[in-house]
Amino acid sequence: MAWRFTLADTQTRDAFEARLRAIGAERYHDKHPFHRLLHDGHCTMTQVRAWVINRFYYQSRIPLKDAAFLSRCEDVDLRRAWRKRIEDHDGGLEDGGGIRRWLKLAEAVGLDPDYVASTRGVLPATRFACDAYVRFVRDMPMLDAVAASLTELFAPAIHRNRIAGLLEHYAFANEEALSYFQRRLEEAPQDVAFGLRYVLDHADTLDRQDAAAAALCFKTDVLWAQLDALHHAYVAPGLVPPGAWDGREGVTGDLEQPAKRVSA
Ligand SMILES: O=C(O)c1cc(C(=O)O)c2c(n1)C(=O)C(=O)c1cc(C(=O)O)[nH]c1-2
Repeated sequence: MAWRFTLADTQTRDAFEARLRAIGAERYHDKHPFHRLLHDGHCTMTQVRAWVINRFYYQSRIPLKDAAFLSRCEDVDLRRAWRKRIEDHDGGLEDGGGIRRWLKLAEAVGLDPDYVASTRGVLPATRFACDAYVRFVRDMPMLDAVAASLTELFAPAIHRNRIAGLLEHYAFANEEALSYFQRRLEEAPQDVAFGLRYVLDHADTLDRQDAAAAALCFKTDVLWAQLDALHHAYVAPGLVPPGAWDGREGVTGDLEQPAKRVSA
């Protein structure tokens, strides 16, 4: 009667997928107040720049976590599928990839890209959260590592909202500045379709399903904690931790540049 035990204790594939999607509906960082401010045009340029500086750190850790994943992956088919993620972010010498596109955004908001790339001034909590993600992927079972990447199921919607919101509300926003997000709209669905299939195939016991769901929750925490830190330092109460960006270093554009488009 072992099959009975399995059926009773493991969610069906569809129910398990619905459980994963419900985690995003409840916990994804599109619901964070900082994102609402940003996308609705209520951020000052200092707040936009703080987001660009801190979020660069997340971007810069993504290829490191994918390299950590590959370094422990014995399956050649999985490695072949996964290595695209590093190529997407690093790109080739000529054209670069996502990291170079993020630095285009940095320039557009009036920041020296070398300052942003130096990662000086990144909030301590941003660093802790992103480094925790790299360690998680390095140390946890492969299933958990893949499941953690499934926040990308929810990313295309936030990227679309961001493109529309920034274009509508901010003078700096144009096609080149936002090319990072435009490109992610093509890249992320391929990654996440592969990742979701892998997780649904490999989470074949209730324990594994629970572990995969916990990994996805962990990742939503990694994202949420970064925005909490940003909000605390640069929105309210406005307590910038020692050593973090002071609102001036690396600024090349007009300090007073209005965040909002001035209507004619
Ligand atoms: O703008 C966003 O809200 C957002 C979220 C996420 C995410 O959900 O982790 C990623 C990205 N963007 C992104 O651009 C990206 O390359 C990316 C890679 C990964 C990952 O876990 O492997 N997440 C994300």
